[in-house]
Amino acid sequence: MDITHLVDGLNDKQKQAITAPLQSMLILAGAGSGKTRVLVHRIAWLMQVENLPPHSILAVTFTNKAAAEMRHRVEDLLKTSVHNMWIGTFHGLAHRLLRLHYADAKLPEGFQILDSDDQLRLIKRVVRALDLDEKKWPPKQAMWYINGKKDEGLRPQHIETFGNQQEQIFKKIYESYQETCDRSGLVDFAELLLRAHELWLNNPQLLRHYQNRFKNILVDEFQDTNNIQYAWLRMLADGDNYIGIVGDDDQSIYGWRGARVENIQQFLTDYPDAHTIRLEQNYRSSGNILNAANKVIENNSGRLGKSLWTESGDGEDISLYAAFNELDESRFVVARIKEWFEQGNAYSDSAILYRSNAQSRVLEEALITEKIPYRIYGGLRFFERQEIKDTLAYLRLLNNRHDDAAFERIINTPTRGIGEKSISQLRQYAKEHNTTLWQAVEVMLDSKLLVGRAANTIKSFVELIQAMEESIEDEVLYRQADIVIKQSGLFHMYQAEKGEKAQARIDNLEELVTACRQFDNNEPDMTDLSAFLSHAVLESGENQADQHQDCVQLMTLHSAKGLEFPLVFMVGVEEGMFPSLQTSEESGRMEEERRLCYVGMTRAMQKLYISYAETRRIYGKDQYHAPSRFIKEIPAECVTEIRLNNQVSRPYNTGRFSQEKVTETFNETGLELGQSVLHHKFGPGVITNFEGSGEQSRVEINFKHAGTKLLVVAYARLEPL
Ligand SMILES: Nc1ncnc2c1ncn2[C@@H]1O[C@H](COP(=O)(O)OP(=O)(O)OP(=O)(O)O)[C@@H](O)[C@H]1O
Ligand SMILES: [Mg+2]
Repeated sequence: MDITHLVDGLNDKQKQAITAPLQSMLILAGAGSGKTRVLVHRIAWLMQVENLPPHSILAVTFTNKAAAEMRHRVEDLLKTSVHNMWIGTFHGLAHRLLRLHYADAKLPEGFQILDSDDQLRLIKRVVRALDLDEKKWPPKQAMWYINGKKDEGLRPQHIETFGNQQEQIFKKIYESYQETCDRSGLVDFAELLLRAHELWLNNPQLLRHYQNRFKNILVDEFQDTNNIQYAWLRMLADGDNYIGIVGDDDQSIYGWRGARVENIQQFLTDYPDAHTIRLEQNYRSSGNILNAANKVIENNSGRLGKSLWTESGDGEDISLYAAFNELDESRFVVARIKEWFEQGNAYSDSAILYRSNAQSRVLEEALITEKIPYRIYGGLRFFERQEIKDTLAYLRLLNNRHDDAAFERIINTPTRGIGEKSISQLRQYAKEHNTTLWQAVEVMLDSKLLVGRAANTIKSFVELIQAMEESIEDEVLYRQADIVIKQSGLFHMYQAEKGEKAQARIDNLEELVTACRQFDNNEPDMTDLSAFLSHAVLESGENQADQHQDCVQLMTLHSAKGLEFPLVFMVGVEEGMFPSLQTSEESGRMEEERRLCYVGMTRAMQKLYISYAETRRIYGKDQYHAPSRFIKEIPAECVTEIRLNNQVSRPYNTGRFSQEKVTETFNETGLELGQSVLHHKFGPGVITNFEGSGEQSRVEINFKHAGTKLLVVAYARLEPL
């Protein structure tokens, strides 16, 4: 039996972990040290050398994609299929267990999973059925409460409210929601974990069966497990079997969702015989990148402490780009990607990482302009996001009352008590009389085909649209968007939801206003609103590269965990963006943001660009941000600062890096930032930005009377003033 390929080329520590006798262990190591790789090889070793059959191994990963990749890599090493090995996420594995033992778990055979949107809708119904005021008891908050309790393993009867009224009401909602779920055979995500835990708790024989079956349990990204997940593992790995966990305390980035990095220490207490192995050689990143990341993370306290080194040379410096604004930043990033591609590299070897989803919009537009294929990893493209589509639907209906799709989308969003029954009456009428839904509304209201409450609610919807039309009539495009977002109630609705996801939605709505402000209408025969709506439709759907196409990868820093790319851009590295505005020192969130920065930097293999914008337009307003504190934590010798020619003075110049390290590039237009120019149609203005290169060069000009416009230099016929 040839087993050399299982350890070939690996270092001693890695080999030690892979070839260890059957035992529990902890592999604690920094980013890029081969933790995931060791885990894969360990599985192959267990099968080939220890003769464990595939069904006796359980492997837990953080995403479904990571699970698929792990299976694939094990099969590659063993040259055989391991389809009956359990490899999956905690949720995936819990689901599998519950399907197999639905009766013991007290679930009906055909139980269904509720995704978070469905869950929220159900909670809303419950809140209403309990006669509670939705404003006072926002369903979204109730959802966070319920999921939080489930993650802690708590059922309503375990919750002690100590006379706290708020807690009592949330508890009541939890109770009533759970009854509804149980009656209808519905299981939400948090319930999957809790049920799977209770399944074993209440069925010791079944637990014993699985303890005997799974001789070895292996867990990747252990630092981001929460209470119930650890409790579940702890129960399973409490027999004549072993558990190996792999993690990095410096990469714990889901504390805001209940993950507990303390579980690593807890593990050492619970498994005193576990062997700890530290891997210290990094194989992913070049020296400068690694040193910089190490230095940044050193600013955190209470670390378990690791030192990482690499054999590969220093490599290229990290490039730091101080962009004039977010448009300049995207233009810069896209130009670098273009160069990279032209040098014979693949687009898919490059990634752009940002703190929040709303930041993708400007980048997407810059990529589309340059016809570069891209994919948003683990999320929707900007114009496909729910809140954006909601707002666009209002704008579409205002633009054209006969847009039935838009009508259907918003007739009851935010909820205004228009029931499904009334809507289907409208549909029926429209179908029979061959009219649009809006026409159906008008006729049915006029001829009293709708009466009572239904008539009233629909009438107030019509009035809302009419009022909005009046409000936006003489306004510029971005004000129109702003008014619609507010007057429709969408802003308020998302604001009331609370939580990280709701905040992302608000960010996106604000970004939509910015998009309108930057929009340049090149269709003289169309109003700005119609032109913008067409632009939005064209930008959604069409350009998303398919799975196999070579394309640039866009994602949040959170979704980049575990991945690696030769070329990485971290954008928007500014105070208020990253660390984000909501971060405070006290709550420990700042340290979590710093870990996120460490995760981001250590995704880069060959080249890392970090950029920040001195002004950033947020909700149509220019905001001035200082460079992130994380930039200042990077040692100067690892960084080269890149500047534009003709750059006007920089209010927030970091002043960190020596002048010799500044390279100069760009700008062949002969124009300068800050220069005053005259346009034959728009009059006088000041140049605020450049975009693109060669024939495509464009300038952003802030005109005295005509607002901000983006113009192609070749056609703009600008006269210097
Ligand atoms: N001994 C080795 N020789 C060469 N390359 C290696 C070796 N060990 C790991 N690698 C490579 O280094 C890179 C990082 O490995 P891996 O993804 O397993 O690290 P990790 O510790 O899991 O990182 P993260 O903390 O980001 O999840 C991968 O490309 C992997 O193939
Ligand atoms: Mg890994």
